[in-house]
Amino acid sequence: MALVAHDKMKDAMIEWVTAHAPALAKLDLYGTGTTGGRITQETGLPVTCLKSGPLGGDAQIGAMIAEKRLDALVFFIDPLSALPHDVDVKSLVRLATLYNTAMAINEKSATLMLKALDNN
Ligand SMILES: O=C(CO)COP(=O)(O)O
Repeated sequence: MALVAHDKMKDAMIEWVTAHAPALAKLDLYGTGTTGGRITQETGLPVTCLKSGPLGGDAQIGAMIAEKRLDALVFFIDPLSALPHDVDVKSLVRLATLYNTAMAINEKSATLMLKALDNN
């Protein structure tokens, strides 16, 4: 599973990861640079950190989706800010749609998705 959060959503991501650490610990976790780094530092869960989102980390996750190396993506999108790298979000939504990859964009959908993965 890959984990990505916009800056204003990073605290919410840490909270969500902390609340679901036992289930997440069973998965191979990937994250964009800053998100993944914070998760590892603040929760102790091992995350393979890619480049920071704006520097290509989102594109690396897109490539994983295209190569079918990713089962699920949690992307906490900031709904209240104009996003300078909006195009990266659109690209991931497009690729997740194209390759039928599970993608959650808020806590509730991420929790439902994680429960489904945990039961498999
Ligand atoms: O910008 C992001 C997603 O578009 C997230 O990247 P970071 O985790 O490196 O901040």
